[in-house]
Amino acid sequence: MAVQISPSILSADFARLAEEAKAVGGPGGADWLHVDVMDNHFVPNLTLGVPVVESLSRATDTPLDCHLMIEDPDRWAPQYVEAGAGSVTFHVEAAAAPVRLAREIRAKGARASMALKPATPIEPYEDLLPELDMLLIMTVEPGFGGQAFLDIMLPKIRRTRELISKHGLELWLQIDGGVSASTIERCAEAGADVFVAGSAVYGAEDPAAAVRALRATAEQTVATAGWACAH
Ligand SMILES: O=C(CO)[C@@H](O)[C@H](O)COP(=O)(O)O
Ligand SMILES: [Fe+2]
Repeated sequence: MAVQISPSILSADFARLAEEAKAVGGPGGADWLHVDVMDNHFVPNLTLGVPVVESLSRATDTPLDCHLMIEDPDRWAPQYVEAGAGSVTFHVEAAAAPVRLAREIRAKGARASMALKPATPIEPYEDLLPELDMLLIMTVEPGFGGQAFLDIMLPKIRRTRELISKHGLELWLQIDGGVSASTIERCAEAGADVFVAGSAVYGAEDPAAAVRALRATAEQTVATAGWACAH
């Protein structure tokens, strides 16, 4: 599978969201636009909700990758599909019924994705992986952009890639937090194929060029990585 880049609008100018979305879109641009939804309960920060996602989905052709850092995703996640999200990620730590929720997201027509905070292990969820289109491994504590990449997550990324290969799944493996020109290589080498980058894209002078540079580095790494050669 090709490498995908999902710039996080958390680091964009919220007063100019449509323009900021366009700045990374178009041919050769971002594959997804990562939308961080925070409710000030699951994480100590507050961002945006369903109405903004609805407007954003009308303002850009880039599909929306909604990362829900909220309590009660069982109730809210389906509404993000209806608002136009192409992919909806809920946190397993917050979901009451993750399998039922993943099935509902898929049935409504979006890709279903589940996120793990840094301290949440992958092993208890091995049997649940076939229910998902993507797994998100957080490489910072969720809540804020611009934090330092947690190197200690690399073994978890490696183990997850092994599980995906072992079960022959099509599951995408997304990494979120501290992804930059200097960390993306380690993530790709460990087995990630979908990369969220906030400050590394929107903090750059030319966000579109930053997306292209991240993609080039990740593609080069994946092409030579052991996990990619295995299938
Ligand atoms: O979900 C989150 C933070 O909780 C992320 O999506 C951040 O927005 C990524 O920002 P950078 O670490 O790339 O600056
Ligand atoms: Fe995120």
